[in-house]
Amino acid sequence: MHDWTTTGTLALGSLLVLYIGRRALRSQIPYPLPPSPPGLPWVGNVIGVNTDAPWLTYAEWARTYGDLVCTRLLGKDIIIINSEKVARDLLEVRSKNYSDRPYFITNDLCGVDFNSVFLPYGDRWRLHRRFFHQTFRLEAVHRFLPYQHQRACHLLQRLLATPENFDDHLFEYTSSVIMNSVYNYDTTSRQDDLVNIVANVLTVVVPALRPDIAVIAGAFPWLLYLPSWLPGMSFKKEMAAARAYTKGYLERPFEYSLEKLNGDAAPSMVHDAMRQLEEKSISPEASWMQELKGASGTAFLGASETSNSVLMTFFLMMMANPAIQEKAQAQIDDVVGQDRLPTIDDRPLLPLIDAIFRETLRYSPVLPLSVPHAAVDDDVYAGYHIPKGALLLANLWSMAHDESRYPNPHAFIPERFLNDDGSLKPDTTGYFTFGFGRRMCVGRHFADTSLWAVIAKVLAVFKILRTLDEHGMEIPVEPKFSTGIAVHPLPFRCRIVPRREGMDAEKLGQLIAVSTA
Ligand code: HEM
Repeated sequence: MHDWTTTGTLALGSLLVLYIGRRALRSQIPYPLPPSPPGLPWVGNVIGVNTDAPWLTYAEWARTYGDLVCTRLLGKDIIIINSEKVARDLLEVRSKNYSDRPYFITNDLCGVDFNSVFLPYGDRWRLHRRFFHQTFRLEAVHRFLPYQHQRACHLLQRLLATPENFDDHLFEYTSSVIMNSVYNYDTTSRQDDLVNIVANVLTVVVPALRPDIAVIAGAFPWLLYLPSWLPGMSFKKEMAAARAYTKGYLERPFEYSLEKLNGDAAPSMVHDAMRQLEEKSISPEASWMQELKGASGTAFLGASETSNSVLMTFFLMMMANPAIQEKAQAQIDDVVGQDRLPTIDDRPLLPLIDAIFRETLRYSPVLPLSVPHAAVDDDVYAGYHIPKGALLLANLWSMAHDESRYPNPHAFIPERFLNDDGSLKPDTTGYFTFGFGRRMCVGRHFADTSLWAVIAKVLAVFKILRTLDEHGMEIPVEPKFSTGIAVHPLPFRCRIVPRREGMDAEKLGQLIAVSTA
């Protein structure tokens, strides 16, 4: 029988030696670590951290310790960045040193080692980034505007027919625009076979990627050799199921897109990459194809939950703030009229719509702590030592709720982004909520146009209202959000009713018919 006591003692012993060794090495660097709240040696400053929403604790720490705070978790140095300036100084100006990602063994165990988001800084990551850049850079995303328009119009029809299922309809929209731009796949409905395969990754694989297990297994890798029937080890079964699932998730849509490849195929990430090789008369190598498949599989993971969260937050905020909604609708009526739908060409004349979009991103950043970066080498910044291998967390939530920049930060006030004459102020919220430096979100331009299309069109056609109680009185709104790495509003209900009297499927069809992308 295995002697767990011996194993545990050996593991703790080796960690102690590592800890003492690292401290000795560190003492050779004549700069202190950034300030840190009191904590236990090696275990770190876990006590008192809000585990559901750690960004709130980190924002509190910033008040006492400043914009750069060091914490430690099971021997791992974690540097929290609480201001946009420090984030830019480190993650952008010194991006060569801070564009790595920490290694999480759970990504391998769940079969998502293809995920571009967590690739280490190196050639594989560069290739993935090239695939994304080719298709989703600012100058290329306009190719997807017609499809985004078509799907946003389809969303309006869905909202008119079954408004109570608005969350499903939004999911169908965000899934279809990303699947089209990656695989040239035209979804038929939420029940669509391929959409189902792809969408189930969010219920089978994403929950298995447990950050708590990633941290514990990173510190005690031998735990992974324990059998899954032991109490607390059932995550191994969930990870095995996730691993089995990702195979189909990667293969099926990719095969579909390869079958559809021909000279006049619509633009898509797979098509763009294959065409580039064709133009250079190079035949793709198996490893290259594997990376293209991985980058394509990443796109849905990167786009779906994030875009969906923004749209759900938008609906929630419109229901909670009817006066803002009416003001935006009045601007649309002034600029666009009521005989057609707003299009991207109207955007410069609709600053309030952009202000609402920015305030939605600011009010609840989808990834409050972004995605961790990692330091390639030791560095010194503002007199502090940032150790090699440290994990850097950009606290986007803290930046978005900086009172000196956004007074009354917990209120939804789109006007904060407008000058007195109603024009848009220069501001970087729409920038920093997508991260920093070389690892900044590659889908931000695509997200920008695809989400704007929905916000503008929905406001043009519908009122988003509070639900009523049994006496016909409006039920007050209490915005509540999930916890976790990606944050979204908790399920809520609202009433979605057409703004115009007598708007039915036929009239909406006519309105769509006269509107162009
Ligand atoms: C509102 C929607 C979105 C938000 C808020 C968002 C946010 C972010 C953030 C904060 C990061 C981490 C940046 C960093 O490490 O500094 C990121 C990375 C990434 N995003 Fe997005 N994203 C969105 C939409 C998308 C879309 C539509 C795609 C795909 C087309 C996408 C693909 C990616 C990828 C591949 C990365 C990893 C980049 C790398 O590590 O090099 N995202 N995103």
